[in-house]
Amino acid sequence: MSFTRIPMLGLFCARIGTRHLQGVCALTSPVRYYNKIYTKTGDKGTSVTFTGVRKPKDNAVFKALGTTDELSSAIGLAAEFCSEAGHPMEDRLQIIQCVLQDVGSNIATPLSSARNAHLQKVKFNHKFIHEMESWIDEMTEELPPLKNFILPSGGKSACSLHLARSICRRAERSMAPLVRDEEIDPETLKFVNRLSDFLFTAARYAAMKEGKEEKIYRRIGELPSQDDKKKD
Ligand SMILES: Nc1ncnc2c1ncn2[C@@H]1O[C@H](COP(=O)(O)OP(=O)(O)OP(=O)(O)O)[C@@H](O)[C@H]1O
Repeated sequence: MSFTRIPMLGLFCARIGTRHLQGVCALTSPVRYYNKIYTKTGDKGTSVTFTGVRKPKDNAVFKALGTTDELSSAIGLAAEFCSEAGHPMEDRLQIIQCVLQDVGSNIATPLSSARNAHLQKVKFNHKFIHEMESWIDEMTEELPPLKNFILPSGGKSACSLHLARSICRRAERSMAPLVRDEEIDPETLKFVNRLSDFLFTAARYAAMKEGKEEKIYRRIGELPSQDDKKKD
């Protein structure tokens, strides 16, 4: 494998994909080419931001970066389940993964150490949030109204979307301190907040399309007990 290797930025570019390679990395110099995926520079528990600042890996920046990465993986898995079940949701989920890469670029570029050249490369395009809202509205129109608290359920596509939704909320929590400290664009936080709504709606939509039952919350005393079941 051959990829663009940027000193100080680490493998972030290679890992976050071609959009970033074309955007951020192509204009960063000096550029060298390596064949190895590892540099060993992170072996002592620190890594670098796109702005070249070395921080511990448990710093808020890498926590948020890692959580958005985890979220994208969960969405990828959900997209596979959706595709197997024949839902036309795969393309949208892939677009969302691309936008998440842009969110990652923004997180990797803390404003306190960013120069103008960095900022231009990682500027977050918030217009996509409106498009995602229209996707939510479109699905909601087809869904039966929500009358009960739904448990994550309704088939593999739905459950994987619920899992992605819950990781999305963790990503939101991990990004909140960075927004509060004015280190990242607040629109990225708005995006992940809306994304959890999208994932919730998409989960319900997938369950409906597959004809799978969404389980609802009941107080423990209202559930049939094992003894009741035996009597039946
Ligand atoms: N544990 C982590 N969680 C989240 N983000 C990380 C983590 N480790 C590194 N990063 C970020 O992802 C980028 C790519 O990760 P990579 O594993 O290449 O970094 P590294 O550990 O510093 O270097 P190397 O793995 O080559 O020793 C880093 O430049 C950093 O921005």
